[in-house]
Amino acid sequence: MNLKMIKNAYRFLKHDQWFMPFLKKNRASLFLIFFLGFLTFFCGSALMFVSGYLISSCARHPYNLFLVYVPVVLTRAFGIGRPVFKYIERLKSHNWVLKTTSALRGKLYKTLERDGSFLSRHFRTGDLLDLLADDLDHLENFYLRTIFPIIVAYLVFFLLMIFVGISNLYLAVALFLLLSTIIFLIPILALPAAYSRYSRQKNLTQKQYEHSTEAFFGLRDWKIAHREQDFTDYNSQFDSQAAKIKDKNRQLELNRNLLIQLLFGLIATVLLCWSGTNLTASKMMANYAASVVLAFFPLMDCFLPVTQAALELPLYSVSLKRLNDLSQSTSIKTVATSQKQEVALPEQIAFDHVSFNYGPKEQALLVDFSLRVHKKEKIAILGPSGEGKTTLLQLLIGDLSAKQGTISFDGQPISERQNQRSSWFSYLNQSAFIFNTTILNNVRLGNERASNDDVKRVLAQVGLQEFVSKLSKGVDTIVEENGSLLSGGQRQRLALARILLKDAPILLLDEPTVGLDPLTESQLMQTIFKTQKDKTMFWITHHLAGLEQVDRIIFLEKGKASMSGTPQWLYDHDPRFRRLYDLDIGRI
Ligand SMILES: Nc1ncnc2c1ncn2[C@@H]1O[C@H](COP(=O)(O)OP(=O)(O)OP(=O)(O)O)[C@@H](O)[C@H]1O
Repeated sequence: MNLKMIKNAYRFLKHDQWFMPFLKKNRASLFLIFFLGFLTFFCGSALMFVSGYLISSCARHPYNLFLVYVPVVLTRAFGIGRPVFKYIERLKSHNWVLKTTSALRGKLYKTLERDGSFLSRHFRTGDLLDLLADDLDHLENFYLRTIFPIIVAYLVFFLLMIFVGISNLYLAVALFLLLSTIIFLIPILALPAAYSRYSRQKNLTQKQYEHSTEAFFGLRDWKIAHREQDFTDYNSQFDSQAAKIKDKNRQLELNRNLLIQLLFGLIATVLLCWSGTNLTASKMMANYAASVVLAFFPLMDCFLPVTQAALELPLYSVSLKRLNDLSQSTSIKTVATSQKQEVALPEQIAFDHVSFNYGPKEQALLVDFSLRVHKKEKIAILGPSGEGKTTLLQLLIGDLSAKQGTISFDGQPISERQNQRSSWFSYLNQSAFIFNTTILNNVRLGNERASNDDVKRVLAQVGLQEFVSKLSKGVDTIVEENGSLLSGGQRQRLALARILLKDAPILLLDEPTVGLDPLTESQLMQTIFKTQKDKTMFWITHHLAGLEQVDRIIFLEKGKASMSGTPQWLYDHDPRFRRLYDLDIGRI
């Protein structure tokens, strides 16, 4: 299991597309940081060694001051060298980290911005918040607190073993066994427990993020239901669970530190015994007895972080995996940039024998589904809830891929046209998002290059001109968070104005009038049909009123189009449709 974990860590490192490129690019300064780290410990150890020698030789009243002159100078040199090297090393490593972090944050935000819609479908909100809040910090620490200290510690260990091995083989073997226990054995043995503790903690944090997000989104409902206290209790239960895990971690950490301190004590005792028996043959040699033991103490600072670092490995490897997953999943979609390209209306959009389900155990939503939609055709998609209507649109956009069959524009599979997808489609669902900015900016999202006059034109087309003209600041009025200044119908109209400005050839409507009163619903749909007559349109709806305006209706049921035809044809020939239609418009 431990070997597998180490292998996993190695694989992550190898495939790390976040820090690794920066590491490679700044190889020279990294080596300098390692070298400075080594020099710091060397000076610390040498300082103690020379000081020990100096104290011992002064205690024996040297007959000539020059006998201790060189150690005095060396003490001063190492004493100054240690903080100086440490300072430069800190300066260099922090500079490196700040530069890298800034570049990484830029990269992360660009990734999220570019593939926002894709990410929101594939990552839960808790995951995304976690990604933003923690993962990059973890990755920074992974190198600063794990990889770099381990490299410096192993470098010091390697050189120490060579040096001691040359001086005395038995001592080298004893030191090797004890130090190896500290820097290899304990970290490896502690890994499984660290992984399981971490995964519990991580699950808890993620749940907390998810629940907090949900709870906050539903804040109004908690209040309406007079369940404010439940809301508080709901969130505080996570705090108490987190506190328990933290306490357990602290206890384990204390025990581990005690064991390591005991081992260091044992090393000091071994050194003391060895120097007591081997360095007392002459008075001159005895000067070194204390030095050897003292020289070892500063090295404890070098080896201690290795165990700690290894215990943090699970924390970092999960973050590293998620960031790399993010890079990979978005790199598939990277081509789907938001850059607007001029695209011509396809003559034909074809679904050919498409089958789809979300997972092997999930119900098949499309089964050998075929459909041909011609240029400027308006298609209404009806069907019971959960039959896969929205999924059908997601397949068309390319957010999902068919398990079998193809979806193509003029014979070319949509997967090959993903680089143009933002130019092909406009999308309006039941709750268009309105940003907390001006009306002008909200509409201009459709086309950043549009002039103020263009914005006013589309606002007039969607019937918002009068409303906007009555606002004291007109189009410069800020609509508050998620457009709370606007009614539901006005929000949908504003989103429609955005779509008109975008002027993409294919319009996808996913129940855009849900929650609107019948009059507003009918007006909005009238506006859409009037302004979008030159576009190809897919309209998912549960309401049959207004359907006469579409060219064709398909009824999606059990993975197939169970009814299909013009509204008039279906009304005349399909009793089920006639009944549904009459029910919907209140005729029966
Ligand atoms: N990402 C997903 N992973 C697994 N199942 C999903 C996912 N998204 C949707 N589903 C499931 O697929 C089924 C079809 O969902 P879809 O939203 O396409 O239906 P719909 O016909 O548009 O429903 P409605 O009319 O209620 O909006 C539902 O049962 C839904 O739970």
